[in-house]
Amino acid sequence: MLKLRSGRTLYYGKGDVLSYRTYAAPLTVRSIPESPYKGDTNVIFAHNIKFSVSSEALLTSFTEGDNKQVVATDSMKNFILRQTANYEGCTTEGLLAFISERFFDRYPHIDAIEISADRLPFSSVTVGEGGGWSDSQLVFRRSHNEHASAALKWVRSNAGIQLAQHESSLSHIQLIKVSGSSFYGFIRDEYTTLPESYDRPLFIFLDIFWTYADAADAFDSERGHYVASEQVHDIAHTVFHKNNTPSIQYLIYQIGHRILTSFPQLAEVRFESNNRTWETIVEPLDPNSAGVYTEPRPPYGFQGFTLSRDDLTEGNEGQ
Ligand SMILES: O=c1[nH]c(=O)c2[nH]c(=O)[nH]c2[nH]1
Repeated sequence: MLKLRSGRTLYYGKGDVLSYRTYAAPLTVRSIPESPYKGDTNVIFAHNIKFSVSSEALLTSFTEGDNKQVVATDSMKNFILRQTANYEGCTTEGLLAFISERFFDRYPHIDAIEISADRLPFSSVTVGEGGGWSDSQLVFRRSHNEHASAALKWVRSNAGIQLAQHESSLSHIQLIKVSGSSFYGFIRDEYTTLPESYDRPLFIFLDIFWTYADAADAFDSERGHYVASEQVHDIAHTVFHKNNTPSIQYLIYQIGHRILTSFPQLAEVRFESNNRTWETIVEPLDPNSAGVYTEPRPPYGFQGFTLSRDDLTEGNEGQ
């Protein structure tokens, strides 16, 4: 969280600012072999935004109840919503950078801003027209599948306003692979009750985070290096589909390796995964025959891993 030069932590802001912008600029991305995704019309460009500020000038608002330098969080909400109309770009990261820049301009006593947003995904519905099928550009359905997010931290210093931290992400991916995953060879001792599995129905929850070498590539898609979350999930789908995996640990490493290989503009990719492997009730006799499974019981295992470009050097090849 936001810390002052004095080392004190002090911040306030507004969360759950729901912003449904229509007709943002369309996004076009360079395509990659793992994904048919080419871009987004951005007819609906909707976000749930969280915004907070910090400043030495705000200290007395906490210690003395002095509101002279306080921008009401209600005004912050209005600022975010109204400035969203003025944004001419087409990426979540760009929108957050735009709002931050405008806020620093308007309120020069603010030293630091932390801003993040979850994209609220809407996908166009398919409609029959003129004897064929097309994507409606008027009717959209709210999706409750995975969603993209971004988070930025800015600090004002004598040198100007600097980006202190940035991360883009895709959260709440839930994927099941019904066959082609195993987990065996782990330590067997007096605490082991889990049987070895040579073909398990692997259900994973997955969050993927990525950082650009130059954040300008996230803010401005015209530079030609924007990484769309749709491309990231298509890489995850492809790697999960193609590879037989001995563990979630190795699966996320392979996904990360492929993401960094496909996108040289990224410095780092990070994972948080959760094991929700279905519990087997009726074992299938062979991979394509009937099996019956049920929800696993808690507690659930999890994994975390960060890959940087050093992981792509010789000897670290993924598959
Ligand atoms: O992919 C897995 N990794 C583990 O470390 C683990 N541990 C466990 O009980 N099941 C699994 N699965």
